[in-house]
Amino acid sequence: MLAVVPPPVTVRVPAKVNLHLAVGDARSDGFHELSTVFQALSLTDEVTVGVADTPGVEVHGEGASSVPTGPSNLAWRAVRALAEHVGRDPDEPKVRVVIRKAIPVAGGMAGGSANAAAALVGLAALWRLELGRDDLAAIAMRLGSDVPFVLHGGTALGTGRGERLVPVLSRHSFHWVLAFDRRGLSTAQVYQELDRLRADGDPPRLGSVEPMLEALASGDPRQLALLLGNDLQAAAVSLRPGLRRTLRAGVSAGALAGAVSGSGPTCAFLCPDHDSAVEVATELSGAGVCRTVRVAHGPVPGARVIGGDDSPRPAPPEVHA
Ligand SMILES: C[C@@](CO)(OP(=O)(O)O)[C@H](O)COP(=O)(O)OP(=O)(O)OC[C@H]1O[C@@H](n2ccc(N)nc2=O)[C@H](O)[C@@H]1O
Ligand SMILES: Nc1ncnc2c1ncn2[C@@H]1O[C@H](COP(=O)(O)OP(=O)(O)O)[C@@H](O)[C@H]1O
Repeated sequence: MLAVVPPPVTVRVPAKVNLHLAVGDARSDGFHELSTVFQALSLTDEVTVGVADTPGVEVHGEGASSVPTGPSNLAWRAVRALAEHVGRDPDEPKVRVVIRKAIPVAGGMAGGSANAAAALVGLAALWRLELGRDDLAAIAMRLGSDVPFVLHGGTALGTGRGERLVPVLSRHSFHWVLAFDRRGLSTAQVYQELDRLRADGDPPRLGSVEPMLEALASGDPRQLALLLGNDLQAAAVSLRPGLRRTLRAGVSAGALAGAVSGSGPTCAFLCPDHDSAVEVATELSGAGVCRTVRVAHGPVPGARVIGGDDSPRPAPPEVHA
């Protein structure tokens, strides 16, 4: 009898922005203790997982040429971790992973983490595993600090190294403009640069997260804009001084506020509504301060199966600089 080959599974997974990123001192394991508010955005990657004779990863789209396709690919590491978890041969998982990227690589928007989260959800569906979200979350946190959040989605408070999550009430949608830089930044180097800046002086640190949680519950983008903050921003700007100009240009173009997203170099600008976000994106793309501009909204759900290969794939609105 012929074995039935299950159809490939496609998963859509969001990028994230940190609305509040308070970084504590380095711990003995090298990670920094965080208090961060994540929001999942409508800028998404798609990851298809299918049974294959030639296992491996292929990557298409935004920044594809700088993403490894070997064993260090985060989606492939997720496939191996899940295979091991359920007792299948992690060296021969017999699956092919196709990644279509829209999230900038090494952009501070958790693109690699998103691909890992999507691969977990896709493979669990392909293999019809009886695993709950908690099982997947336990594997996710071993793959990277941001992986649990992009699996979860929405808006959440992250503590520990960012992997311990509590959902946060967020009323209404918020509208964002994202400015992609020409090259990425290494997350580890940005944390190191913050340690260096703190050893040399005492750069200001973010205060309590409570006012941010209140602003999210109110749903008022103007209140939220006053509170956007990121302790890694000074380090990202120190490594990439041109970001100062990008941040100024977004606010001059009409954004309520702007901040570096995570470890950067992507800059995220909060706008009052969708129409103003399109206007800000258009003006920013003409200012010559970044490579590409995108419009997005949040919060959106975490990694979700979207069906077979022929299901519709809305492209994110795009403005090229
Ligand atoms: C800065 C943040 C903010 O959400 O996001 P990105 O800007 O990378 O998207 C995260 O903390 C990044 O999370 P993620 O990209 O998953 O990092 P990991 O792979 O876990 O760690 C990469 C490196 O970053 C540093 N790191 C990461 C998390 C943390 N709490 N403290 C750290 O010092 C460590 O040097 C670690 O070796
Ligand atoms: N599937 C993947 N997608 C993107 N980057 C990946 C992937 N797998 C491994 N990487 C590597 O992970 C690093 C961090 O990428 P990414 O997660 O996009 O950035 P960030 O941590 O700034 O959000 C990059 O140097 C990239 O080469």
